[in-house]
Amino acid sequence: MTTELRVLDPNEWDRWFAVLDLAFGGIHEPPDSRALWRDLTEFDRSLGAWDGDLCVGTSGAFSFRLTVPGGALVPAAGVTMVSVAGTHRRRGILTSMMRRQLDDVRAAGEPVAVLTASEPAIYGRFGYGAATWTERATVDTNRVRLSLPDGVDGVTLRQADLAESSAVCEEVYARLVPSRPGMLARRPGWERLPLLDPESEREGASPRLCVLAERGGEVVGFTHYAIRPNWSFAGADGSVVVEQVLALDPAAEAALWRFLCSVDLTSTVRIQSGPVDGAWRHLVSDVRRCEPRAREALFLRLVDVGAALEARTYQAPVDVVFEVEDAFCPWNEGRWRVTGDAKGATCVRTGDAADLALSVRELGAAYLGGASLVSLASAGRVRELREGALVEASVAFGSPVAPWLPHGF
Ligand SMILES: CC(=O)SCCNC(=O)CCNC(=O)[C@H](O)C(C)(C)COP(=O)(O)OP(=O)(O)OC[C@H]1O[C@@H](n2cnc3c(N)ncnc32)[C@H](O)[C@@H]1OP(=O)(O)O
Repeated sequence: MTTELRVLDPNEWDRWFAVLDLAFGGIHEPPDSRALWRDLTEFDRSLGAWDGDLCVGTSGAFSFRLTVPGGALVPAAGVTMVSVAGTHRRRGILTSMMRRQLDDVRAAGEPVAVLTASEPAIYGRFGYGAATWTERATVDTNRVRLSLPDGVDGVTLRQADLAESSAVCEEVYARLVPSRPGMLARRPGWERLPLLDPESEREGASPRLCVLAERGGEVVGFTHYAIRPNWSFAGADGSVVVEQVLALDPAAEAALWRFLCSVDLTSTVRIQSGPVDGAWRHLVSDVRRCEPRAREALFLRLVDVGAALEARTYQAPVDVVFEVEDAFCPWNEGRWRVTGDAKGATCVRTGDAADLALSVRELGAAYLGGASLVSLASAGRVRELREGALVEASVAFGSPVAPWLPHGF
């Protein structure tokens, strides 16, 4: 095959993006969404696969900073816009793009790469592990009651225009970034992302709405949501579709949930995406009736095992030697000693005997604290070579806050 990989020329973006559009079903992105993705495209980090004059493959990367346990922001390549033309699939084009991209990420000095996958089966072979989880739930507000913490009545709610409130919502988002592993510091331009609200994705719901939570004139939280009206012979039976609830303190969070659960003419609150440790679980009287269900969300790959493991802190003192297998990025292979605690860590190559053996994919799954090493070991994905090392490392790698990313990219 004569496919050539080359860095994207801005003049070729339309043809390049058309391949991506088609690979995702050929429902063209609306103009504002297209314009945003074009503006956000980092051309020097985007690759096209070309068969003569024909673009047959696309991939890109955003220069992100990712929160890791302990609160540090680590440079991370946000892998995106991956597609291969249907006429050229299963000939190794994706593999060649991943090869080139991971070499480039390494050269750029980014210790990790992250992505949200269209299908979870694609990226494990390239060393990505499922590192964060996202939760959905449906609250039957006719049956489920909320028990609210003190201070809720001190929070004022205000309906706000989505675009006009963008800056204050971004401020809330930015203040929350260090507090939750998996969140990404948004660079200029990304504030337009929450404003994208294509009609094709609304499924009968209203345009996206915004309510701000304020205390003493300061915005302390917000929700982005929509109303999906429904009328039957028996009356109103609408839903509140919750895109996001982000708040700086428990009273603000509870005030927003109280609002969402009491919108007139609705009887259901559909939570579209939240962390698996979301506050709402403890506010509701009957969590089982809300049928929470989780799935993997952000996949993470350690591109530089040493730098990545040094960048985070550890829940408990740890001194453990990993034997890492990494066929796709062999520079990571071998034994690494991680020594650290809640203040900091070192991670160096060692000739000492290994305590735990695993592949880089499992290390990626455990890196933000989203999957425990004990749990991965129970599936045979981590092998304990020194008794006691598994629990020691598993506790240390945990995170008191479940990793989560409130948006895709
Ligand atoms: C971060 C993001 O942007 S995620 C978006 C990914 N893109 C899409 O889902 C759009 C629709 N799909 C596509 O464009 C393509 O099918 C791709 C990009 C998923 C795969 O591209 P291809 O060039 O066909 O992949 P390639 O030939 O390199 O396959 C490599 C291996 O992955 C496997 N593979 C590829 N796609 C899939 C898949 N969807 N599910 C399971 N395995 C897959 C192949 O079978 C092959 O396995 P092997 O090494 O054991 O033979």
